[in-house]
Amino acid sequence: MTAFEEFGVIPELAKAVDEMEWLLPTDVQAEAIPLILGGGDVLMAAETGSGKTGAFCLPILQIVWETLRDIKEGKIGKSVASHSILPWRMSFFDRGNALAITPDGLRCQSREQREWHGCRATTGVRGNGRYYYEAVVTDEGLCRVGWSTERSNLDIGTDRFSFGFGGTGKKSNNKQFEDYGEEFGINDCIGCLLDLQKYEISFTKNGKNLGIAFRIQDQMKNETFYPAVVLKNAEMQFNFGETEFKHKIPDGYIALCKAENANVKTNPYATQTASSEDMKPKPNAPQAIIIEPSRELAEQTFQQLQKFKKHLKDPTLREYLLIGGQSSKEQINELQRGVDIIVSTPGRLEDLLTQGFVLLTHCRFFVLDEADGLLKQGNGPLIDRIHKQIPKITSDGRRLQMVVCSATLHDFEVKKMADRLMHFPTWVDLKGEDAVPETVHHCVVTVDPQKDLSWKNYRQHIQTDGVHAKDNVRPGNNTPETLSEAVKMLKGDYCIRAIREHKMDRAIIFCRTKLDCDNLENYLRQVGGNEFSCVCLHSDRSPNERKANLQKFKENRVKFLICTDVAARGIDVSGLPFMINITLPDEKSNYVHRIGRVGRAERMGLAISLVSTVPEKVWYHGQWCSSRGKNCWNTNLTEQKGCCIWYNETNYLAEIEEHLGCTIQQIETDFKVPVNEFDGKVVYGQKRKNTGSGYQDHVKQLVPIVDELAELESQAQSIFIRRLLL
Ligand SMILES: Nc1ncnc2c1ncn2[C@@H]1O[C@H](COP(=O)(O)OP(=O)(O)OP(=O)(O)O)[C@@H](O)[C@H]1O
Repeated sequence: MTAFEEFGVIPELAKAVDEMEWLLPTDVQAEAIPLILGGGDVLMAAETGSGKTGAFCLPILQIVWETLRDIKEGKIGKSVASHSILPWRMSFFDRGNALAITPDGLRCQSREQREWHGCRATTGVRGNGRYYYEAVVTDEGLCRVGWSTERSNLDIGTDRFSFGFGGTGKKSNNKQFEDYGEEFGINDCIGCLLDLQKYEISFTKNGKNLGIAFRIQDQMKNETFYPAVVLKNAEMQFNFGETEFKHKIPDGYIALCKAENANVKTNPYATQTASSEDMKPKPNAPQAIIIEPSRELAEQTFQQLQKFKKHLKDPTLREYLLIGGQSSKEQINELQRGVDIIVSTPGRLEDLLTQGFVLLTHCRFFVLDEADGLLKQGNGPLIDRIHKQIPKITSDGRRLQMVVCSATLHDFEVKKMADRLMHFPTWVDLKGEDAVPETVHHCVVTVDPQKDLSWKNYRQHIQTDGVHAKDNVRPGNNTPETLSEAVKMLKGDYCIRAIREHKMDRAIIFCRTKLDCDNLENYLRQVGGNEFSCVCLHSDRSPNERKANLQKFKENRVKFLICTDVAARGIDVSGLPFMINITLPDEKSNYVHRIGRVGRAERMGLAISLVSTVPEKVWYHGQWCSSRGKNCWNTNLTEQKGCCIWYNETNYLAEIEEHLGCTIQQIETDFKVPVNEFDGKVVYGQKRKNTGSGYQDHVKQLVPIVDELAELESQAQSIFIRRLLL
């Protein structure tokens, strides 16, 4: 058995994982996989590069594939067929949308805390019999149970047509709540009695008869009465008599399931969709939707799914990448051919949902990867809209599961969204607030144009962004504009110094704007040619170019990837040793994501940030900029309706340090990283020598601890035996 199988992963997936040389689950995988397999909603906050993608892809693939297999083998169809032969169940269809029912139809649960959600049985009785069923409270919460007619709403006891008995010791009909019997709660068994000879309804609690609760009015005597329940954050288990009751049936009553056929009626709302055909998803109705904030990330997650599913044969599981920048016609055709898991960017998904080309009827996993990033992009309302359209319980009675993850999940907006949409989520949060992996060495180099005057003598320098084109900038005048321009020139030079000092042959370089990326790309090519081979990744490049550039970098065909924050999150380049921040991000969580491109999968990485000591005047094209930056030369500040701001990196650095609770190490402009600082054994891009990560290393590391535990156990047992003998 592989380590992954021990966490509940099926052998087909475990084999694929093993072939990828993932011998042990990472911490976040070990926590999250069983939770997701167990049906829970999960908020996964773990540092960059810790394997979150696998933590949600593996269990989702497993459940989706097992469902497909059950459909194929007719198991799901069969359970529905038998459902119609055994009529006494709580109905999957005549119920509130936040109420879940187990596949056997005998346990109802609602985790909604603010509203009541109710459900009626598939079958009811009329005529002149006397009937009994039991309902046991199986979890804390509020519940009301009893009898309801077809004319009643699902909130029993709140209209004239239903009769309920609640845990607070009240009976209710037509919104009249009156004291009755006694309170009940977890583990109590409520017997519900319907006497259609005397037209009376009564209840028992743990076998004790609580007396007549209601007398049924004459005008309702021809109605059919169905078992019914309404729950608020509670759970109840039903027994209609197919298994032994907990308590003796009161004299003169019979179990509901023994009702004479002539007196039994099927609930018209319970059968409308209960055919095995409905259990089969339409081809364009996926079981899982994974939303990613960028095309690149969507593509990466999609590729990971493909690798994992390698040994999942028969039935074939179909994953589909649905991203912008591609022909929707082709996408629609592909969707019609059939899809089980969609990995998507938000905009294109919503487009196709609105037009009905993606159906959400069978969606049981809703995953938001890099959730804080998605919300910061303004996708909150879109996520709410999509979530609203997904049935909260699937046609086979399973509850929608939501998985939300990021390395920086501790964000107020994420918490608000989780409160709104998620169902008792479990936090998998191994290190608390945003943490930087131990494998990332991050440091800053200050760029001080008043101290380092080399910019005054540059013969060749990087093309700057043109913000100061109309300013009187020249060496010697020391105006804020001149110093700002000098910083931009110095940063180009420092980037080259960093590359040379660390003999970087692979690095990701972050710039603030697309223009800065283009300028740096030109500069590196100009200075180094092949020595500094590089490509750009930002939103002004065509989707095809973006894809090709990332691929070139991943395949080591170019040394440097120059990008905006579009690549800050999630992009996984195996064993990437170096990362340079030409400018710090103004959003502190993006610092964590950017530096997290290195130090992944236990490989060591070095992240260097250039931080200016003086303010830099930079482009800031807001909504007001009609050209959105293209050919815009409005260098006024935003407060004067312009497109520039003064960017104060020293402040941003302080904010980042406060957020991370540490002082980031400063190194000199020679870019030398003190070897003793990082134990001198580190080779960036490689695993640390002194830590084992394979299964065998892990076992070796555990041996002394297990020995000590065994010794302690034997001591404890000896003490126990000695005491026993005394
Ligand atoms: N159990 C494992 N054993 C070995 N390598 C693993 C394991 N799980 C994941 N990896 C590798 O670790 C790297 C990072 O994984 P992944 O991209 O899922 O990280 P992440 O937590 O999503 O990071 P980010 O927050 O940056 O998105 C990948 O290259 C992946 O192949």
